[in-house]
Amino acid sequence: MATEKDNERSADERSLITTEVTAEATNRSDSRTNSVITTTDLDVYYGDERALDGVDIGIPENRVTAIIGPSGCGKSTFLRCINRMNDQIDSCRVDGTLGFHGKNVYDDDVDPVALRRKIGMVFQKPNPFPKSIYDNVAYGLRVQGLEDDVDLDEEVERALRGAALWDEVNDQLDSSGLDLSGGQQQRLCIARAIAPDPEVILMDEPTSALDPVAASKIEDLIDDLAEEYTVVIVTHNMQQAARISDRTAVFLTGGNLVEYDETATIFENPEHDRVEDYITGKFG
Ligand SMILES: Nc1ncnc2c1ncn2[C@@H]1O[C@H](COP(=O)(O)OP(=O)(O)OP(=O)(O)O)[C@@H](O)[C@H]1O
Repeated sequence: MATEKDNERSADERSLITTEVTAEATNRSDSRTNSVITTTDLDVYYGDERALDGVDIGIPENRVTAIIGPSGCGKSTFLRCINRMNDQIDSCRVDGTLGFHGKNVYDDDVDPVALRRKIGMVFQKPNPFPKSIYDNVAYGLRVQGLEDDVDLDEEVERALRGAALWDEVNDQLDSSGLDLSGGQQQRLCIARAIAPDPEVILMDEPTSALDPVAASKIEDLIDDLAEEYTVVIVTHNMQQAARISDRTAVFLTGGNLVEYDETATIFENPEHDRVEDYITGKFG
C-alpha cells in the first residue's frame, strides 16, 4: 500500500530506488512463518555506551533475514546477542528480552554452550582451526559432547555436503583446513557450524573477505541452507541483501532498528526517508 510519503515522491525518485538495488524474489516468497527469534525492547550497552536501543524484532523460521546499516550502528552487536557471544565481552550488558522459541536466552538457566549448538555462527574472515578438514568439521560435534552418539564419518560428510564442499575435498579430509582457498575455508567454517545440526545460522559479513566468484558460491549456498535453517546475515553489501534475503532489517546510527520488512519493500518502497537515503547511497 502506498504511504503518504510515497505519494509525495516523484516518479524519478521512485525509479532511482528501484534501479539502484532491485530485490530479487527468493523462491521463499511467503515470509509469514513463525518467528524463531523474538526480541522485546532489547538494549545493549558496552560500559555506559548504548549500542542497541529498544530493538523489537521477530525473525522468521527457515528464511534469510539480512541486517544492514552503516558502520557502527550495532549490526554485529545484534547478531552476537542472539547466541550470547557477547557474554565474552566483560563490559557488555543486555537489557530486555531475546526469545528463542519463546524462551529468553538471557535467563539464568540457559546454558550458552547448548544455545550455540542450536544457534551457530560464521564470521567475516574464514577462521578454520589449524587442524585437518575432518577435524574442523568434527570439532563442533566433539565440543558438544556428541562424538559418541553419532557416526562421526557420516556426520562430517553430511556437513561437508551441506556446505557444498564435499565434492572438492572428499579425497583430502586429512589435509589441513588452512591449505584450502579462502572461499573453501569459509564453506569449511559453514560445515563446522552446521555439523551439530543447529536451527539458526548467524553470519557476520561472510563474503566480505572473498573474491566475487567465491562470494557468489556462498550466496548460492545460503539460498540452499534456508531450506533447512533460519539464516540471519549481516552484510554491508546491499545488492547481496537484496539478492538473497526474504526480510531486511535496517539499523541506523544509535543502534535503532528503523525499519524491518519484506526485502522487496525495503528496497523498492521503504517507509522512512532515512532508510531510503541509506539504501540509495546518500549516506553510510
Ligand atoms: N567490544 C566492544 N567494546 C566496546 N564497544 C564496542 C565493542 N564492540 C562494538 N562496540 C561499539 O558498539 C557500537 C556498535 O558496534 P558494532 O560492531 O555492533 O556495529 P556494526 O554495525 O556491526 O559496525 P561495522 O559495520 O563497522 O562492523 C559501536 O559504537 C562500537 O564502537
